[in-house]
Amino acid sequence: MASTPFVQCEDLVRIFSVDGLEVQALQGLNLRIAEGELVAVVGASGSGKSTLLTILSGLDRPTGGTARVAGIDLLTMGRKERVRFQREVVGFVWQQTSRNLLPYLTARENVALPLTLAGRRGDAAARVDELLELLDVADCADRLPAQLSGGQQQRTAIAVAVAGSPRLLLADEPTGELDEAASVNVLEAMERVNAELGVTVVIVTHDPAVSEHVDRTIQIRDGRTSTEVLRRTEVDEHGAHRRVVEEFAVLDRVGRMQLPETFIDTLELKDRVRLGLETDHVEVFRGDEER
Ligand SMILES: Nc1ncnc2c1ncn2[C@@H]1O[C@H](COP(=O)(O)OP(=O)(O)OP(=O)(O)O)[C@@H](O)[C@H]1O
Repeated sequence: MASTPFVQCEDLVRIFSVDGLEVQALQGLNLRIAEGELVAVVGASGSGKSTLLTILSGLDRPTGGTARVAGIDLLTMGRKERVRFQREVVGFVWQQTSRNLLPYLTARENVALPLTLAGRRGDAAARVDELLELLDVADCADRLPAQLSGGQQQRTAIAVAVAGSPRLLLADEPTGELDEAASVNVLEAMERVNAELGVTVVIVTHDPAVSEHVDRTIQIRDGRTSTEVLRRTEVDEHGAHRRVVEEFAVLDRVGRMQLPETFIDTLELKDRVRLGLETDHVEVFRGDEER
């Protein structure tokens, strides 16, 4: 990965104060995403996924740490810069299908709106048709959102979100209200947008099935990135394609890391583990095992 990642969070902290009580939604989160990646952020309810996304979208400001997108410092950016950031750098798709589209405009008019607002009326028609085609909703172009299925609404919402050519597309549970078949269509649409428009995509979800559609799955636990699963395709010497799945963990600055839950469960690791240092790797044994 390049030395300055496209999305970079270091020790990111977000504390909410509610009635004098503090809630630590993010507790020192580390995250690096390269331009052009398609990434899923998964985690249980309350783990801090939405908080992270609202910070990356410029809607919320972190309490501490570092957060940068496309070289822009999200902690220090001023009001004007924030407006420009939201208009030009990021696009957003929400879980609630009704929140993404204006109900009294057709699908085509919804997609055209960001272009008209940006003063790009000239090339709008061709771009709108191209996006409706890419998102597989060209046949619904003249329908109102209420006349579309949930999946068609979400795919139209993706077209709206990328109409202004953002560099980063953020999606918060975009398949949360959809059945399995419609979810797959929406995730495939995300893959096309990523591959064909080159937009970096971050999908936040509690649904582990999303992992099948992305290059990298980042797991958040208690407001921290814990483990990552990287999927890539390798071609062997006979030209055969093979899916390779690798697990990674974030090692923080003081050397702490979190083992994947599956590793802990499989070996029944608990309380205390025994470590061994080898020349090129570290071994982890059950603490009660004899040497
Ligand atoms: N505006 C807020 N005020 C106070 N607490 C908040 C606020 N937003 C989030 N929190 C708290 O921060 C923590 C993380 O919330 P967040 O919504 O980021 O989690 P999540 O992983 O997206 O959960 P879900 O999958 O349920 O949406 C939770 O404990 C939540 O109650």
